[in-house]
Amino acid sequence: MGRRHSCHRCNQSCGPGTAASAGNHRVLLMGMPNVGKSVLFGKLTGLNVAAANFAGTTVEYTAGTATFGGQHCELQDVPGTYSLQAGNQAEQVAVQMLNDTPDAVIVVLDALNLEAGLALLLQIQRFGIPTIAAVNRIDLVDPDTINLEHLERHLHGIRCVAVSAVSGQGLATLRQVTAEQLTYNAPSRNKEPELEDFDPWPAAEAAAADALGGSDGHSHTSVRRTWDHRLVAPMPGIPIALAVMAAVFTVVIGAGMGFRRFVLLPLLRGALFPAITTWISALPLPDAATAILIGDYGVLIKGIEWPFALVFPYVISFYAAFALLEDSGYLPRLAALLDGIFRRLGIGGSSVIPLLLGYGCGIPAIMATRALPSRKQRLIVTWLVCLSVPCVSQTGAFIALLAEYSLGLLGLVFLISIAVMITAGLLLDSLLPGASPGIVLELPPLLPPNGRIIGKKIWMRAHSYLYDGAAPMIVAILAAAVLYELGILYWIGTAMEPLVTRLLLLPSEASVPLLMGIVRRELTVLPLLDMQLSTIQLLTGSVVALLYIPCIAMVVTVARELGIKIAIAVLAGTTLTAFAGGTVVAQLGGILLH
Ligand SMILES: Nc1nc2c(ncn2[C@@H]2O[C@H](COP(=O)(O)OP(=O)(O)OP(=O)(O)O)[C@@H](O)[C@H]2O)c(=O)[nH]1
Ligand SMILES: [Mg+2]
Repeated sequence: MGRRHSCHRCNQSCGPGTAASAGNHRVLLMGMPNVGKSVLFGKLTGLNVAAANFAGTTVEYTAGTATFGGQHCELQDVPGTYSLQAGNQAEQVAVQMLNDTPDAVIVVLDALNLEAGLALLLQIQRFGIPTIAAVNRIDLVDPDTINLEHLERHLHGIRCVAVSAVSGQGLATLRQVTAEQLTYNAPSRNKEPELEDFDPWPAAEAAAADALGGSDGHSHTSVRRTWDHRLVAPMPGIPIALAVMAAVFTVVIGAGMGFRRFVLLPLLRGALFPAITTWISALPLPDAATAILIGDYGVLIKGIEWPFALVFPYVISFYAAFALLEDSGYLPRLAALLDGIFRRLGIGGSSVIPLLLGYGCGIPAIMATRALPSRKQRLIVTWLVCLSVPCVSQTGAFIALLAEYSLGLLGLVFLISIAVMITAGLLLDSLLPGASPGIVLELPPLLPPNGRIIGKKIWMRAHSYLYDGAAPMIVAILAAAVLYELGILYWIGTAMEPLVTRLLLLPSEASVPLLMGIVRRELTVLPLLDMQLSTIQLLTGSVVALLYIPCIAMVVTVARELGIKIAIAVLAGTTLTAFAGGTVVAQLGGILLH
C-alpha cells in the first residue's frame, strides 16, 4: 500500500520524510472510531492531526515518529474501525495496514465503553502481533472502577495501561510498555487469520464485566445520559438545535463583523492603505506597475483587504464555534435529530457531518464522505457540497457584500442554498443507481470541551488558512491585476458579454469574478463589492457565485476521491446550474420589478 498522508488537515509536515527518519519499527494505533487515537497520536509524535468528537474524523492514515524507550519508531494513526470486516473504505485501510506486518499495535480502548473496544481488540489479537491496550479517557471515570489486572488475565497477558490522551496521564507507562513489547516480542505472523467464524463478543463481555467488577464504569455519567436523551428527542431536541444554530450564527457573524468593522478596516483603510498608496506613488515606476500594485485590482490593496480583512475574521470565528460543537459531541446528536429529514434525500443522518464540515471547507468534507456506507451516498454528499454549501471564505465574502446592505438578502441567499440542496438531493437520489443503506449512528459521549485543544485547533486552522486560503487568493488577485492591465480581462469580458449582460443582467465587468472564482470560491463574490449593483443584481451575482464551480482545489479532491469523470461532471453541472439559477433570478426579478 502506498503511503498517503492527510497532511492538509494537519499543519505540519508529516510527509514521507518524517517517517523515513524513524527506526525500522512500525507501530499502529488502532481502535474504534472516536476513542481518542488522533489525540494520543499527537501526544506521542508531537504532530498536529485532526481530532474531533465524532466517528470518522480520520479516514486516511497519518504517520509520524514516536520514541518508545529510546527507540525511534514510525507510528501510524489508523482510521477507526468497529470491526475488521472491512465494511467501508476507512475499515479497508485499517485491515490492510494490519496485514502489512507492523511490529506492534497499540489498541486504544474507551474507558466509557470498554466492551465494544475489547471485541475489536480480541479480533486484532488473532493477527499474532505484539499488542498493548491503552484504556483512554481515564480522566472521565474513577480509575478504581477498572481493574486492569483482571482485564489482563482475560486478554492472556496483553498489557493494559490506563491513559488520558488529553491530559497526558499514563503516557510514560504506555511508552515503556510498548518499548518492552518491541524488545522482547517478535511478531509471530498469523497473516489473514480466520475471522469469519470468530465471535469475540462473549469473551469481550466477560472481560469487561470482570474488569468493571459489576460497576458500569461510568455511573457518574448518568446526568450526561439524561441530557443525551433530551438532545436527540424531537422535543426539546429541535428547539435546542435551533437555539444552538442561532447562537452559532450570531456569534460567527457578530464576532467576525465586529472585528472587521472596528479593528481591521479602520486599521487598513485608515492607516495602511493611504501609506502604501503614498509610498508606491512616489516611486519612479511605470504606470502599469503602479496600477498592478495599487490600482483597481491592486495586489497591495485588494491582496491585503480581501484575504485578511474580509475573510479571515470569519474563518476564525467559524472554526472557534465549530471546534466547540465538534468537541462537545453535539454534532452527532444534531445528525441523529436530522436523520429522518436527510433519509428522504437518500443520504441518511451520517451525511450531516460531512455536509456541516463543508461550511468550513469543502476538501475535508469530501474526504469525510469516505466514512459513508455506500458510493451512492458519497456521490450525493459530494455533489451537494460542491453545488450548494458555501465554504467559510465564501460565506465571509457574502457577509461583506450583503450584510451591511440587507440582512434579509443574506438570509435569502442561505435559504436558496438550502432549497437547492433539497432539490438536488432528491434528484440525485432518484437518478443515481444503487441503494443508500442506513447505518446506525453512534453517539459519542458528551464531553466538556477542552480549552487547550480548542485553542490549538483554531491555531491550526488559522495557520492552514494562510497557506491554503490566503496565498492562492493573493496569487489570483495578482493574476487578475496583470490581466486587467494587459487588457485581457476587458477582452474576455466582451466575449462573455451576452451571457453576463443579457442573461444575468449584470454589468459586463461581472465576468471578472466568474474567471477569478475558478481559483477560490470567495473570488466569485468579492469583486462585486466594487460594482454599483441594484438589489436584484446583488442577488443574481450571489446566486451565481453560490452555485458556481467550487474552487480548483476541491475539483482536484473530487477527482482524486471519486474519479476524473465525476470531477468533470461536477465542473459542467455546477457551471450550468449557476447560469440557469442566475438567469431565473435576474429575469424573474426584472419581471417582478416591472
Ligand atoms: N476527556 C477526554 N477526552 C478525550 C481523550 N482523548 C480524546 N478525547 C476526545 O475524544 C474525541 C475524539 O478524539 P479523536 O482523537 O478525534 O478520536 P479518534 O479515535 O482519532 O477518532 P476517529 O479518527 O474518528 O476514528 C475528541 O473530542 C477528543 O478531544 C481523553 O483522554 N479524555
Ligand atoms: Mg482520528
